[in-house]
Amino acid sequence: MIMKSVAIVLAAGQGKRMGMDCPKQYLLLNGKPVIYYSLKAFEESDIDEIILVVGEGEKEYCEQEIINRYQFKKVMQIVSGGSERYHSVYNGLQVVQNAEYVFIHDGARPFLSKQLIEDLFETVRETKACIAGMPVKDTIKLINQKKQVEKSLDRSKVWQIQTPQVFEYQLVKQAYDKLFEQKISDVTDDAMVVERMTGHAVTLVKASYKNIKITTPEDLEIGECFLANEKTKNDKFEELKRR
Ligand SMILES: Nc1ccn([C@@H]2O[C@H](COP(=O)(O)OP(=O)(O)OP(=O)(O)O)[C@@H](O)[C@H]2O)c(=O)n1
Ligand SMILES: C[C@](O)(CO)[C@H](O)COP(=O)(O)O
Repeated sequence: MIMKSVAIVLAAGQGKRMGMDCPKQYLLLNGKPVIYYSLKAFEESDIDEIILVVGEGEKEYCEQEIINRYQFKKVMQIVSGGSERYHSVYNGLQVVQNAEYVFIHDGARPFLSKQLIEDLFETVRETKACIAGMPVKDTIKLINQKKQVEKSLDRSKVWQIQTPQVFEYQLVKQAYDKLFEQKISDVTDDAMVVERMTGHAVTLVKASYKNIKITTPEDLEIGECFLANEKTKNDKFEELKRR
C-alpha cells in the first residue's frame, strides 16, 4: 500500500476577533481569498492530498469559488468543522486514509512557504512530530491576576508557535482519540495534544516571521504589504530577465 502525505487545512473558524461579517479565511488579500494562498502552497508541494475543513453551510461555496475557480487538484475532501479548532482538526483526522504524515495548517496563515514545507518534511521523517515556530522578539513576562509581574522568562527558550504542525499520522490520531476519550478541552494547538496525550517529543522548525495568522484587521494590512513587496520583487526580476 502506498502511504501518502496529507494536509488538513482548517477553515472552519468564525473570525470573531476580525469582527467582520464574512469569516476571515474568505476575505480578500490582493484580490484572492486568504485561504487561497495556503491551498496553493500545498498544491505546489510534495503533499499528495489536501483535506479542507470548513464551517457549516460553506461546502458548496468552497467547492465552487475556491476549489473549482482556482483549479486545486489535490483537494480530495471537504469536511465540516466543529465549534473549537481541536474539533475541526479531529473531524479532518477522521477522514484521512493511508497516510504516513499529516500536516495540520491554519487556513488563516496565508504566508506558508515552499521552503518551510520542505524543512518540516525533512524533520518529521526523523522525529515523527514537528511544528513551525520562531523565537520571540519581545521580553516575555508571567503575570498574576492583578496584572503584576510574577516572573520574567528567559526568552532564549521561548518561541511563538505557528502552523503547519506535522506528525506521523498514527501518532497524532492516537493523541486526538485519547483527548476526546478523556474529554480534555484546554488545548490550543496540535503539539499540545501530542505532548500531553502521548509524551512524544515535539521538535521546533524555524519558520519565518512572515508566517502570520490573519487574526485582527491590522493583519490584513500587513498581509497586503507582504504581497505588494513580493510583486515588486517579481516585477524587478522579470525586468532584469528582459534586459
Ligand atoms: N472551530 C474552529 C476554529 C478555528 N478554526 C481554524 O483554525 C485556524 C486558527 O484559528 P483562529 O485564528 O482562532 O480562527 P478563528 O477561530 O476563526 O478566530 P476567532 O478566534 O477570532 O473567532 C483558522 O484557520 C480557523 O479557520 C477551525 O477550523 N475551526
Ligand atoms: C495553532 C496556532 O495557530 C498556533 O499559534 C494557534 O494556537 C491557533 O490559535 P487559536 O486562536 O487558538 O485558534
